[in-house]
Amino acid sequence: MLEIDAVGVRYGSTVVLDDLIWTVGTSGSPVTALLGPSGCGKSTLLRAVAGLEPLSAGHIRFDGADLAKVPAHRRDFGVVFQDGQLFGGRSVESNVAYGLRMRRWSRQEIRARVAEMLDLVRLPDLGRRSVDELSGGQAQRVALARALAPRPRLLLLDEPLAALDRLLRDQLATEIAEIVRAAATPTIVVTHDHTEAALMGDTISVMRSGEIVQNAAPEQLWSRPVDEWTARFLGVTSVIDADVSDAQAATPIGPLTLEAPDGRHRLGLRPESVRARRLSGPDAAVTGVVGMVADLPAGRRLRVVTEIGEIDAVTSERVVIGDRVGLSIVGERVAVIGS
Ligand SMILES: Nc1ncnc2c1ncn2[C@@H]1O[C@H](COP(=O)(O)OP(=O)(O)OP(=O)(O)O)[C@@H](O)[C@H]1O
Repeated sequence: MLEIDAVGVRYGSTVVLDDLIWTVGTSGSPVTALLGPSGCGKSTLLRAVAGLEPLSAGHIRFDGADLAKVPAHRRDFGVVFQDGQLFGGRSVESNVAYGLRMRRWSRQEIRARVAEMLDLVRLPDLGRRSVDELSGGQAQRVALARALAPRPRLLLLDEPLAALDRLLRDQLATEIAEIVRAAATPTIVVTHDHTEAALMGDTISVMRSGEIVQNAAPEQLWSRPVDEWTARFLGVTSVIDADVSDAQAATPIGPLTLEAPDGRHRLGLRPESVRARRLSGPDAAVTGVVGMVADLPAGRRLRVVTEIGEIDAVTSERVVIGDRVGLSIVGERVAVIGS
């Protein structure tokens, strides 16, 4: 178990982490995604865990042992940064072997382990190639192989996919998660992208302004965000009140079946939670005027100006800006905030 106990980190007089508390389980080799907006301190936290950033306060413990006096290279943690930081001018093999040479493994052991690692990251034939001749995705896989080769007790990945294009990112996110699970190495991966966090993480820890605000499995996080900021950060576009009784929610946009305790709740709606129809009668709970239309890959999305505020919705109908539409709530992707 990794325990971050009241940790502070500052750059000069700028406090980036203050009294941060976070526990990351490591048994069963889970992948934990550390998710937060740019600048909230994710990389700083990861660097502090790696031993690359001094603490101004608090303690970091791994399996109960304080790491204060353990320098980075003795922590047995593997680290991969955004740009891989491979040793240029050298071969893939030489890069993957680096940590093993440092640990004085025998030549034979190194050869076997490098081959095993290149198989694991699905680059079995690239050992001899110079790392200067790799694609971005290949380079990140080599960096992963290099980090995993010495069998670290924890793997730290700092935005490992940030420099890659969208399609490759989604593909490699899934692959990296498979690779670290196959290597049975507990892993923390920093990202600001919630799709990436969900593709990779068993648990997602959400960070805001130097604080961990929620730890949950992806499904739990989407459906039960801890507060409105977290809900909006995770894709909620409208927040409404609802009165729940016997798993029936009464909302300003119509009724909804909802698993939540009786009482008043704040609901977070995503565009898919609300359907818009061109008005054909006075039956819609809320009506409004279309203010924005976007044809996205997942369908047509609208922003509708209503008397209860602007609400994002989806529709399959052809509508244009200025049309009047009726809105109804559907069960899709509704979040109960702070319950
Ligand atoms: N070496 C440094 N010196 C001074 N300030 C720094 C340094 N490194 C980071 N910061 C500041 O600390 C804050 C947190 O930075 P950090 O890189 O940890 O955030 P992050 O959540 O990882 O962001 P990003 O996703 O953009 O990398 C930012 O305001 C940043 O400008």
